[in-house]
Amino acid sequence: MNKAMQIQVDKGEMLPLMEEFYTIQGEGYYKGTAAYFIRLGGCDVGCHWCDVKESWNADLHPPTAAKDIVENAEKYSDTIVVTGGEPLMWDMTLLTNLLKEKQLKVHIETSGAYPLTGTWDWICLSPKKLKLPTEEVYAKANELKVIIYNKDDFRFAEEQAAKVNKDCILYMQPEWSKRDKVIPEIVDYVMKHPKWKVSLQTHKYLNIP
Ligand SMILES: C[S@@+](CC[C@H](N)C(=O)[O-])C[C@H]1O[C@@H](n2cnc3c(N)ncnc32)[C@H](O)[C@@H]1O
Ligand SMILES: Nc1nc2[nH]cc(C(=O)O)c2c(=O)[nH]1
Ligand code: SF4
Ligand SMILES: [Mg+2]
Repeated sequence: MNKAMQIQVDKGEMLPLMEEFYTIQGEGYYKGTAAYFIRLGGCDVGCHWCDVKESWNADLHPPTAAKDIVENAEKYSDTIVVTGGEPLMWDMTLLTNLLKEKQLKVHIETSGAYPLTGTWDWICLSPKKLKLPTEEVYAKANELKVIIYNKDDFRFAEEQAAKVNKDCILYMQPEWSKRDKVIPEIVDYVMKHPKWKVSLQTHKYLNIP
């Protein structure tokens, strides 16, 4: 990347765009709601079960002007989900300001491992043991979505639930490859601890992006 472009990336004027698509939010509180997804490249958290490993290397995804991303996105939906990769690796201030100027509802999917930038209508925090969230994102998260891969993830889920704000909605979501094993365990856990809700990756059952 040349120096001029690097400066624009540092300011959030350009962002490594991996893909964008209009679909149905498959997970969490807004499951079932049509939304336009903006997937940004770059993540160094390293979840071994990550379902978008192609996103990790930001250099593989072309720096794209935030203004152009927004002008395109507004044609599709009034709800925009920014995901990745880890979107908070980048300065989200300009992107979210431009989306809000168009009166769009702006949601984020994040591990919370980087400083919280941008103005959000909905923050989905999906914390990871390998790189824990910042204090600020625990205070501002609207939903906590813990991925359950093994038994220790129930302990981790409770530890993370103790850190979020009191209005935060709590979800356990099965790791996709382990779903047959962990779904019965999650069902049992949620019935015993009803402050939790189940979240499924419903888009994968619907065969949509
Ligand atoms: C690909 S991540 C991108 C956003 C951000 N890096 C994060 O992890 O929240 C989007 C969502 O998918 C979840 N996810 C990723 N791989 C998964 C898998 N194999 N099974 C279930 N959920 C998964 C993440 O925990 C996160 O909630
Ligand atoms: N339909 C659909 N819903 C989603 N919710 C969160 C996703 C993500 O990868 O961030 C996702 C995704 O990739 N597709
Ligand atoms: S933090 Fe998100 S994008 Fe990064 S590896 Fe984990 S699930 Fe994948
Ligand atoms: Mg996904």
